[in-house]
Amino acid sequence: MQPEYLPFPALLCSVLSISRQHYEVTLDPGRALLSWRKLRPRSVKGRTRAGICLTRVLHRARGLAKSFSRQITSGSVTVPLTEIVSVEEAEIDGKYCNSMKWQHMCKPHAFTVRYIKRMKKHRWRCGEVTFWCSEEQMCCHWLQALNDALNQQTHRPKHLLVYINPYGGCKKGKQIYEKKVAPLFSAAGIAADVVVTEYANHARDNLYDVNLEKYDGIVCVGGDGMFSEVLHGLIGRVQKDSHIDHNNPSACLSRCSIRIGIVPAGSTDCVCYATVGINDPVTSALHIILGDCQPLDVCSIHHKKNFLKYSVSLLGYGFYGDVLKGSENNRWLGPARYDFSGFKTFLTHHWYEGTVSFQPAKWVIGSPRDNKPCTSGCHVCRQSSKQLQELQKEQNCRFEHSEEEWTTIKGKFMAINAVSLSCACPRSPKGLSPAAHLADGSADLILVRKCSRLNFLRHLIRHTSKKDQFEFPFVEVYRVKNFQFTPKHFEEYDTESTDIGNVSKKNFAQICTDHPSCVCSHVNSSWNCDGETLDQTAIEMRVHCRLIHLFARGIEDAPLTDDSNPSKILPME
Ligand SMILES: Nc1ncnc2c1ncn2[C@@H]1O[C@H](COP(=O)(O)OP(=O)(O)OP(=O)(O)O)[C@@H](O)[C@H]1O
Ligand SMILES: CCCCCCCCCCCCC/C=C/[C@@H](O)[C@H](CO)NC(=O)CCCCC
Ligand SMILES: [Ca+2]
Repeated sequence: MQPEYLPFPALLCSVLSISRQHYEVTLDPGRALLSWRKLRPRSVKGRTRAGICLTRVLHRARGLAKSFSRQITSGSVTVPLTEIVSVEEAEIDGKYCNSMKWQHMCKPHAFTVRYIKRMKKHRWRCGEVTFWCSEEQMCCHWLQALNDALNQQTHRPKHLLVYINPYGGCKKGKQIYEKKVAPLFSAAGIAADVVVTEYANHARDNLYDVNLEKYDGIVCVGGDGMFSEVLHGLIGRVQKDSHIDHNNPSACLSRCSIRIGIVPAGSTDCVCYATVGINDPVTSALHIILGDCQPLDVCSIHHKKNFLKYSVSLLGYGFYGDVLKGSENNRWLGPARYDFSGFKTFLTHHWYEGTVSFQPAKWVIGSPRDNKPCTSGCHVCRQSSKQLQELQKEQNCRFEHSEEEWTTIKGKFMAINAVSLSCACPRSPKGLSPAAHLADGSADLILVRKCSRLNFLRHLIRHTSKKDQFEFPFVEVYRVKNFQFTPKHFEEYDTESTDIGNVSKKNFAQICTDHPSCVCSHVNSSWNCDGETLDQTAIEMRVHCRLIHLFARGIEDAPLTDDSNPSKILPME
């Protein structure tokens, strides 16, 4: 039996069954929606078999479009086609058939649709519904129509290159990928070439050689450090291919169009958390499958004319630099190494002297304390980056340090943090700068001046609550396009010498003579760049607007509550 069509083309509407109940199922490719709603038993007059399209039903179906604007109506479910994960012929096992007393359907024909179910706190899960048809032809027709609709979503990846760090976080990267991610990829028809890394920087180096044209995306399974490796490999590769010298701090870097997916399996997972809203491998896998795309700002860090690193999360001197240094010998503790070192660093309560100079990001329409966090499809990011693009067109992509005013601040700091995204993570769900934007071309520069231990604790504690962590006289925050930092005890010796090691030794020797009571290693802190220590303390940083793209969509606002979850309304198999 052929399913019938409504007068307007391509709308498919049939009566199918879900768990022995009749449903009116509609595929509306025009509106890109699949919906199903329960039929009252008496509306299926005299006929009980699934797959019968009644004229009365079709008349009623014409009115369906009106209810499409609502995501879920009582007893009905509507799923956007963009949120369908996979469609496949259902595997009906004999036992199930018998137990469900469906023997009268001599040969059951069914297909299963998996789709995104929103849970609490931005977590996504896969909902599953099996539609039963009375005839093979109808089942084939539905499968064909749904697969055609999915194939039209050309932004979905088909072939991925996956790097797994088996030692990140709790050392469960491989297990997480195999158990939670690979089955979803395979159900969604995604082919994956998997590389389990054998040493640090394996993924980075591999990205310089690999044929990227083969892939629609790169996935890294690990933490921020592993993501940073992939980021360096990809940005480095793209600059090399476009003959751009990354040692030039003013270079206009080439954007990377291939997307990166992060399956969180690290200790902080800040990049994943701040771009998805949660560090959950299944949620990340689902964002990858749907082919989400989130542009992301990247900061480049140089010492004089030498490229040091890129950063996307935290570039922190003082407190976070010391926490990282202190954690390095305790890697065996896994994620707890940061808490242990954080506590120790807090107790030692060091401050550091130096000079910070920066240029404000004048094009941005937001500000760090406007209480407007970056959300999915962010208007602030869109508008700000557009304005920046216009500005760059005028300047012909030149990056002139001297053109605009620099603000210079000399002082004693507990911490200097530059973040180009909020840095939300499980330890701090709103992050170091809750209103920082993922793709506005700016970074928030947070200066925490020397203060009492108690005040510093009050500031830190605010990272774990909804209160404003900048509301202290010793904390300042600026939205910047770049900044430079020179530690006080570097200035006099920061010559053109190429032998940095000698400069540093000379530097510390001088300091110790000047301040016999001080301990050398405490004069300067070090920079924590996305979880890695930089070799240099005197640095300059610059934001590159939307340099990379992630398989993410930013943090969605107002997630649906559990009550509106389709699984609660529908009887699922
Ligand atoms: N096979 C490997 N052996 C040793 N180190 C590796 C290997 N693969 C990757 N690495 C390195 O391990 C470091 C830490 O990895 P990762 O970021 O995954 O975990 P983490 O440090 O526990 O988490 P986070 O960065 O979120 O705090 C990275 O800098 C990465 O370069
Ligand atoms: C009394 C309670 C006070 C609690 C205060 C908690 C404040 C936590 C803010 C956390 C900000 C993390 C920023 C992200 C940094 C990552 O690039 C980096 C690599 O993964 N992680 C760390 O450096 C790890 C940094 C860990 C810091 C503890
Ligand atoms: Ca930004």
